[in-house]
Amino acid sequence: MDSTSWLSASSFHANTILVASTCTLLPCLAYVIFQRLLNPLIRFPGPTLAKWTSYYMAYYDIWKGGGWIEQLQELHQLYGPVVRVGPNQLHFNDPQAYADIYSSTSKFTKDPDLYGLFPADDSLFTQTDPRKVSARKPLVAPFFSRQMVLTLEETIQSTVDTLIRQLLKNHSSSQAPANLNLALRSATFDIITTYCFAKSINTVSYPNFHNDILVSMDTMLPAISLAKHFRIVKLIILNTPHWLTPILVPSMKHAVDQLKDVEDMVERVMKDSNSETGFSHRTVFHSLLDGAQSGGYGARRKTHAITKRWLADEGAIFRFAGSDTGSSTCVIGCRYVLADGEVLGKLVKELDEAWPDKSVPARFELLEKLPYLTAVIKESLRLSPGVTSPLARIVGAGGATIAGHFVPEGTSVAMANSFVHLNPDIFADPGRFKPERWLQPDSISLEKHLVAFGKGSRSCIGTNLAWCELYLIMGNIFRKLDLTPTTDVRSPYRARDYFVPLFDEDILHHDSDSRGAVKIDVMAKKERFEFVN
Ligand code: HEM
Repeated sequence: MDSTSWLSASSFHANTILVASTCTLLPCLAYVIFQRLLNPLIRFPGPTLAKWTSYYMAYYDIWKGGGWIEQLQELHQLYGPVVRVGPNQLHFNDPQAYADIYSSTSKFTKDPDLYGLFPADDSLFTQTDPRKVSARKPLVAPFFSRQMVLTLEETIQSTVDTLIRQLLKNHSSSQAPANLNLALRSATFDIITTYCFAKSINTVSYPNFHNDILVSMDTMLPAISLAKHFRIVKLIILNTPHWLTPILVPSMKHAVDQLKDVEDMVERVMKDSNSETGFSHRTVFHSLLDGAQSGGYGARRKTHAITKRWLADEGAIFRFAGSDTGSSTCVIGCRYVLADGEVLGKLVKELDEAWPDKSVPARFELLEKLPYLTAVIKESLRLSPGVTSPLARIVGAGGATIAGHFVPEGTSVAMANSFVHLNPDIFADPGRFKPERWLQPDSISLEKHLVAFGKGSRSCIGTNLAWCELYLIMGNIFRKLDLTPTTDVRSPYRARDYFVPLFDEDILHHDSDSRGAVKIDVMAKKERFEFVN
């Protein structure tokens, strides 16, 4: 190479390097300037790293195994009631902020960065577009109305009966103690499956309540945190053929079978929505199609097509949203009731008196009138993390004032339910399980702060079903069984935040189970008025 061509080659390389570095550095510089000088969130305090990258949160979600909610508590202690927890995210710890963010008139929408992680893009739960939500909700809601719950109450009762029978048959004090957590998870899983799909998998009848479907669901939960920060995980989940997943991750086999089962059901119902052959009652899919075909949905609003994907996504979400949320409420409730002899005594007395003949099922409508049972359930909802994660919303056009702070349009804002439930200004001595707090003359003022089901236009659609199952499960357990804990029910417990809770096994003191347990010995309750010759 002569010297002229060498010079021109080297200056070409220098130019290329210059252009490449400029192309890389300029956007970085622009990002730095924006974050340091122009980002309107700059005035909100928070950890430096969180202002720069959402991987700050990822560290706690993934590396600290569902530890984000715990970190949020520390952050609020350090920085006060509003913390900038990400480049575009604020988290609040102020009851007024909760009211502002989740009010029914709020124009905030669900944050796609959070809800986009669920591999069910077509469900109501994951919808962020308000037009689609208002078209979809009237189709989903009737199946979970109070009237429908009362109509299908027997299907819930029959699972509760099986739960009680299994506990009595296999876990009396001479037998192995029951894992109450697994028992209740199986029950709520069966209830939602039978209620929605009119067929039971009967996991509650499995020996020791051990079944691979629940184990499979546990395997999936940490993937929620991964998918939240790395969308590729969701793409992999969605695009891996059903037959390949169990080969790659054997413990996922049963979760995949469940998804396939829902898809098969959808296909059958779509082929003939008038036929109920093979189902014990009309399923949620029949109900959705009835609504859609009567013109209330796509036909009128033309927002969305009636597809197999839509129905399958709704089905998958109902099962996810409607099982562990209820069981964690019951398991935490049972734990606290068993830990306090006075609470247990009052609850049992009320149930014995209101329901003298326990061989005849007590209806939901009777149980919901019992003040102490109701107070126990409210306290269980307050202290149990049914949904643990902060439910992120995007501030609408023009920005908004949240708890006195102006927050610009497009900001992601949230306040996790537990920050309301554990606020000492609302609930005195908030860590204590005290049903009596709901029975005072001024208790009505507390009701608006019970936010376990969320608030506003995107609050829980399964609330009626949830209340019914909570009454039937808690009522039947404490009316029919004498439970003796064989583990320390007063010890603290940790719930990892994977949107829904995953109880930490060590803290609940158990040995070999996959998830936290309250181990109990079970006895049939002796009748107080039993006459013995
Ligand atoms: C104790 C039990 C339950 C608790 C604590 C609970 C809690 C919640 C909460 C906090 C939300 C709001 C989530 C958000 O903003 O992203 C929610 C939404 C939802 N829940 Fe529940 N839930 C329970 C039971 C159920 C049941 C039994 C179903 C029945 C299928 C259900 C179905 C749903 C659905 C579909 C949504 C989404 C609603 C929407 O996006 O508009 N939940 N639930």
